[in-house]
Amino acid sequence: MGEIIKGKDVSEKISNDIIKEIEILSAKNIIPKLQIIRVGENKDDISYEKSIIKKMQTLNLPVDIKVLEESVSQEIFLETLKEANDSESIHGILIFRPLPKHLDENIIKNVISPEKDIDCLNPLNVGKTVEGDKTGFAPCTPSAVMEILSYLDIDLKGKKCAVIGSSMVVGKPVSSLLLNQKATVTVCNSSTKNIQDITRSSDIIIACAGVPRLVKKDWVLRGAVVVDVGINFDENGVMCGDVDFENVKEIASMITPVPGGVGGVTTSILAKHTVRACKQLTNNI
Ligand SMILES: Nc1nc(=O)c2c([nH]1)NC[C@@H]1CN(c3ccc(C(=O)N[C@@H](CCC(=O)O)C(=O)O)cc3)C=[N+]21
Repeated sequence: MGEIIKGKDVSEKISNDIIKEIEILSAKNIIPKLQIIRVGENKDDISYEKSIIKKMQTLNLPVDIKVLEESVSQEIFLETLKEANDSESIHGILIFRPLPKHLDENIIKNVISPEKDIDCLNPLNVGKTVEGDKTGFAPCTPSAVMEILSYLDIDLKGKKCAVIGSSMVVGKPVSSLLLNQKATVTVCNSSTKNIQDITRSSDIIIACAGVPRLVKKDWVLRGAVVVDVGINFDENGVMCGDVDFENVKEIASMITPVPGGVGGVTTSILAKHTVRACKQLTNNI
């Protein structure tokens, strides 16, 4: 059976560094602060929000949450966002996605201040992620995947990676981050033919398709590393990932569970990004 990688162990390491940085800043009377903007009552958003509140409490990092009605107008949404952009006490802004259809993300992504955009909504940060420019912010979930691989001491150079899913939130950015570490990356989407042939010859599988238990045992090379980014609820309402965990864990050398895997690391990265945004904005780098 493969080793089950607990997100908690990875998070602890990140948290220790963050606590020290927050102490240094608070000695200068600087308090890093996160602004969350949530529209409506989406289950995924609320699950993330709860994890964030819990994590930030342990780190002593204040969070302000603005909840807007599902029917909020574009005008009111932009007003709320600009307030956060202009606020001196706010250093990081997280807008939960996806947004309701009537809100125009193409406008919103260009309004959020790139310096405060700690989850990579603004095209400037998307570009910096592709370039590997460390002054930008890659999205938190793909960054969490990289943090886990680094914690496991995996040298990505020359490794074959299969990324299952090509969203702007996970698949595309994680592919860039892997490529920047000289991995050989194949990005799959729902039109990919013979996906098993690709995954079965991969050293590392990143599952981020949003399909419950999509990745089966016979998709996986014996000894592969499997990182499960999926957050789904199955037909019985049970939280599960994109990997058929119970069976795949018999084949993989290392595997992350859901819950208890990538999700918890994502919230730590969110804190890490907020602290870095604060340092960059206040010239404390
Ligand atoms: N701009 C944006 N970025 C996101 O990263 C984003 C988003 N919008 N919208 C919502 C989804 C959902 N999401 C989660 C992340 C961690 C947990 C998490 O920590 N889950 C715990 C379990 C929580 C529980 O048991 O309820 C775990 O996996 O161990 C959950 C959900 C990020 N999302």
